[in-house]
Amino acid sequence: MQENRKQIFTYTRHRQDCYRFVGTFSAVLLFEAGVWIVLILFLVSNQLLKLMLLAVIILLNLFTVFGFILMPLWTKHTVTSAKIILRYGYSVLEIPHQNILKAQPVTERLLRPYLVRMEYEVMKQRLVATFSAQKLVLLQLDGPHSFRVNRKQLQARQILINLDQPEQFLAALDLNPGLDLDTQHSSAAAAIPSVQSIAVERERQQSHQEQVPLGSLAIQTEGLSRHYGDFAAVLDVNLSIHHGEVYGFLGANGAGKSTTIKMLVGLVTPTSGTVLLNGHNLRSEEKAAKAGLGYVSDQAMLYERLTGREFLSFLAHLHNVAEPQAQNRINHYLKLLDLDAQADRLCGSYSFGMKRKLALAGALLHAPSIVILDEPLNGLDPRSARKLKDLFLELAANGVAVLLSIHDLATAEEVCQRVGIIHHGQMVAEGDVADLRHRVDAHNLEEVFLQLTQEAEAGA
Ligand SMILES: Nc1ncnc2c1ncn2[C@@H]1O[C@H](COP(=O)(O)OP(=O)(O)OP(=O)(O)O)[C@@H](O)[C@H]1O
Repeated sequence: MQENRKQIFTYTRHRQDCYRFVGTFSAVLLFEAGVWIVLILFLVSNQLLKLMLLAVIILLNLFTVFGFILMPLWTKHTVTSAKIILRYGYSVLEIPHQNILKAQPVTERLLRPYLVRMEYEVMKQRLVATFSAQKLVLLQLDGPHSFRVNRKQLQARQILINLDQPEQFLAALDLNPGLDLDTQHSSAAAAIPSVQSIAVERERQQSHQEQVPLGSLAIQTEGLSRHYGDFAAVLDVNLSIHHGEVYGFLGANGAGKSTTIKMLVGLVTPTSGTVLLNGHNLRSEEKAAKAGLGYVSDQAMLYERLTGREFLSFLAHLHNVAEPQAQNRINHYLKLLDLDAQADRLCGSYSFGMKRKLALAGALLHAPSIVILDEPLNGLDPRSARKLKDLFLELAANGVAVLLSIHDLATAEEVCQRVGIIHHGQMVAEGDVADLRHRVDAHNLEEVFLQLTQEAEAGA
């Protein structure tokens, strides 16, 4: 990569359209200013006050036209060797290359093409910085990132921009080795973790009920690694998880569990290594690999303005689950997870635990054959935790591969057939809980965990 590289990209193609909009808006403003001026001239007798009011009116209008409405015309995006600097109007966003998962040209009908400032779409966690529906490029980030826009701190996973030369822009980003410039339409898939497989599901129609034999390989990774700069968050992880087992992924805070899981579901691009889901390579056969996947992140994302039932119906519809079956499953999970009494309340009013249970129900509606859950029992009351543990065992008994990242070792010991312990990004042990206990002569999983991580620490 060249040092101090700097390429500038603009958007000028559809300024004519924007000028038309600005012209109309300015005419309205001028008319409004004229009315005020006439009123001031006739109604205010004090000369000094008259002059001051006129000055205020004129300055306000000039500021609105030149400082606000015309600002988006100065769109300028700069790609340096380390980051992208997006400028749209007053807003400037800086995004390091490693935080960009995908960049792709997209076509879509924008609700409000001529924006005067960056807009935030809550449902998609998307920032829209466009003044035309032409030449759109969607940047998909590797998770929610915080940006200060319009004096607010917003969490965005996607950014939509206009560019005169999207191909050159994508080529400039391509210099980053970790970047995935997949031009297939898959960006929406990762927009919200709990519904991350939706876009591919929709295209796949009903075929997701792929039959998988009990004991066959569900998740397989080889040499899976993710670096952030020089730091190895995950290093050379090899996993083999089978249909019909509950697998516990254990590790201290910052050990690399979430990063590994995000790589397994396609939300973070590995620096190296491969992921196979149901035998399909996640990178080269993304749709097939994600087809049977259900995932809930450690921070359940819901559409807060939908009721619980509407949210589940919406997901079932996106997954193309046939209507009577969808309603049956929705009712089943609402009841199972003690959410039926609150099903018609807005998700935004749900407690943390209720949101997590609803996100889990959403991830199970399309009957996935692989279920990946990041810390699923966090924040749940004992009764709900019990129900979920039973549910995991039932899913496994029905041939589903269940991967849980989990901190509570007693729970891991209770529900997981096998566990993997990750420490500073590397797997330090993996196997049957009884075997691991026997291997280090420990009484329980807690002792196994403490002993093995201590040994790894000492050997580091
Ligand atoms: N986007 C990022 N940029 C830089 N470092 C990161 C990024 N994401 C994760 N890391 C680092 O990678 C390491 C592993 O993080 P990860 O979130 O996978 O840990 P974890 O095992 O899930 O921890 P916890 O149990 O606390 O959730 C941490 O040191 C974290 O700071």
